[in-house]
Amino acid sequence: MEGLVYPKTTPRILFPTLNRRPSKFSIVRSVPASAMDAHRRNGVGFTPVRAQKAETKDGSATISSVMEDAETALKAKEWEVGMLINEVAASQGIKIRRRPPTGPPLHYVGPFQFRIQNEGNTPRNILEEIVWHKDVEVTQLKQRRPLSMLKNALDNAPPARDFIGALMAANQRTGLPALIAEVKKASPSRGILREDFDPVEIARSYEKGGAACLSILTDEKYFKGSFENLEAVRSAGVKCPLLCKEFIVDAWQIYYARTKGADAVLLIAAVLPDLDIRYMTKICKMLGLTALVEVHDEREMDRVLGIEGIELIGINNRNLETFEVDNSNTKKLLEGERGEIIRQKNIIVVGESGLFTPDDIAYVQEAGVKAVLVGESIVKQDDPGKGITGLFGKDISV
Ligand SMILES: O=P(O)(O)OC[C@@H](O)[C@@H](O)c1c[nH]c2ccccc12
Repeated sequence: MEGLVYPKTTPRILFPTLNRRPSKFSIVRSVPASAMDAHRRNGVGFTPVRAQKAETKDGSATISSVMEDAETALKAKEWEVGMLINEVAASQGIKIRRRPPTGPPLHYVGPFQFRIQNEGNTPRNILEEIVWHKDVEVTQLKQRRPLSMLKNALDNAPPARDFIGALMAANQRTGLPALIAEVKKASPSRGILREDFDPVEIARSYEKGGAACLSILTDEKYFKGSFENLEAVRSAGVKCPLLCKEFIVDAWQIYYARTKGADAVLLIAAVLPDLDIRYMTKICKMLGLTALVEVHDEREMDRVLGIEGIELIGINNRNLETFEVDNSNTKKLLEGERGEIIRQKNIIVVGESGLFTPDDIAYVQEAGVKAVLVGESIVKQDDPGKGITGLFGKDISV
């Protein structure tokens, strides 16, 4: 079970950019014939420098070349689907494009080994850059460990624990928003937050300081995190349930997170169209994982409130496109009818990012959150656990 079911045909009209003249492309290597066929069928007009198919003497293709062809055709399809996702997403007000609009980015090494000289293939902001990079990264990871190979690891993974239960229990125990404490070494907006970074030591300190759950960054390139960190914290015996903080663009990543011991995963509404969120939350349920669905504006909140089965919503006070932090975002998104629907549906809301002081915590609590997700202000402290006491203005571990 892999990927989403999208329409099988990719109407040509959706991809005007694909119909550019060959002069727009400078082909640096040969393109497999099947990719060419698949692409031509969909109206792509470029001419390969050399396009040849491995053939036996009697003219029939060899088995391995047929298999290679099938694989290449599948890749061609995947890229087209990726482009279609851009269209679907845009219709839902999502500004982030899942993939470069005219084809693979320059550094991509795949079936279309040609370069497209086109400035439209430059990401418009950091979130878009991260997502494009993630798409390539996941494609490569998936090739090495297809879903069928993850099955064993899934069976042997430590059991998923109740993330929401832990938040509710902490909220009831302290009367304050439950804390999801983030194990985060760096971020694109802040650079390195902590040089002497020992994820297990930080996790233990957070647990001692009264955190209900932990968030472990797994993105390597932009946040200097890793799946090894997630696995290490889980196998060190830390009791707090763990959120795998990753940019999920493919359902495969959810299975992978589970094999590494995650209890929850993040789904970002600024990146994922409704269909993805629906499908991915179902996969989470099937695996016993909690989905934390992150929104950062009214439109995203309304989209997510329209999806059945959402139990946990995070409101990010940091705009991931501009990095601007504004705590009043949490208040704004919980006012009026939206707040009503959230209460009726019994959805737990998490206030995310830019929280530094007891006043900040009181402000988002007043706005209606039952939990907060905090990284920078506590991870920077010599003793991150004591940092929690500073953040709440009291010891919340007792
Ligand atoms: O370090 P801060 O400002 O306390 O923020 C933590 C967390 O909210 C932030 O890291 C975050 C929120 N959503 C994300 C999505 C991806 C990566 C990171 C994030």
